[in-house]
Amino acid sequence: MQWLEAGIVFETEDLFAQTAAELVCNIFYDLGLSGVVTEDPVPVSDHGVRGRVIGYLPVDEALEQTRADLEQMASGLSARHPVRCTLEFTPCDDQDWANAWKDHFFVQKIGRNIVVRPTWRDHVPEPGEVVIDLDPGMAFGTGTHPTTAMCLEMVEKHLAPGTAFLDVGTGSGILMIAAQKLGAKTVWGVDNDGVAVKIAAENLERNGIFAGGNACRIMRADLVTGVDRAFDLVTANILSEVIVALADDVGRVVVPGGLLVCSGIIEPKQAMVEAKLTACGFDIIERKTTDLWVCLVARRTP
Ligand SMILES: C[S@@+](CC[C@H](N)C(=O)[O-])C[C@H]1O[C@@H](n2cnc3c(N)ncnc32)[C@H](O)[C@@H]1O
Repeated sequence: MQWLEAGIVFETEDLFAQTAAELVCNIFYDLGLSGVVTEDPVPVSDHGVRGRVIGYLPVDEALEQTRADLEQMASGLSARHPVRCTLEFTPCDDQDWANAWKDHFFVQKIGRNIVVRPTWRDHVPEPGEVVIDLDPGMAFGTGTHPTTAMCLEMVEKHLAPGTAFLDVGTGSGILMIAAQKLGAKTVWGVDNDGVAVKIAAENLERNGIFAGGNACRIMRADLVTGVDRAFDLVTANILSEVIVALADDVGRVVVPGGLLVCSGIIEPKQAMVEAKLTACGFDIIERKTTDLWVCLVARRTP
């Protein structure tokens, strides 16, 4: 398959560098990409920095529209913020793509004890570490995105051993693997993308977890339509609008008093998501924000 490497080079003031990098990353995520490569901003003047974020666009019939949307979103960002964006495009093939993003994905420690190890990196575990071996391929969920990292932290904090866990929109399966290794007795995952379901199953297997029976199941379905039981802890790291749509039905799959962890929410949409969850019988018990992303923990009223 052919890919177009799309780089957004941004220049801004050093104090705004992190926010600018997040805003540029969000352009790619809003276009539906599941991962980006970020290069750390470097100084170019007394207070000026230059950074670059790269995304890989599949060369297909949607490419021209995606490229136009990218250009429009980058100029919109420059109009609203003190960030100057320049776009550069380089064609590349599958081989380049595979190596390019793998070069930027390292072993990461998340939360108290979770370690995400890309399958092509070595890691000698420390005592007590919960190591997730992962090759995310085309699926979302490497742990590098703040929303995944916050969900992992909340799963580590709130999952009680021996309980039941469901991940809605499981992507690479990273949260399912974390939950199982942290002691969940039942681990289910759903995704509406067939590629994600296949990659999640492969990642579960490389961590010694086999999907198939009632203890571990992975389904291709829209949200919780095919889920016929309730869980103690449910995660949904999807976009705000999708969480709002999920809220109407999610109470059915969370036990009374059980928890729902939601992320993928950007700050301007936090109030909308909180209001909907509250209206659907949940109390917000914890909020965490990283960069511009929000993670909510909500308890289903008993
Ligand atoms: C942001 S990724 C999260 C992946 C992983 N759970 C994590 O936290 O990194 C969102 C996932 O939700 C899936 N998704 C989006 N809409 C969905 C829907 N309506 N039903 C099921 N899955 C959905 C996407 O295919 C994608 O894999």
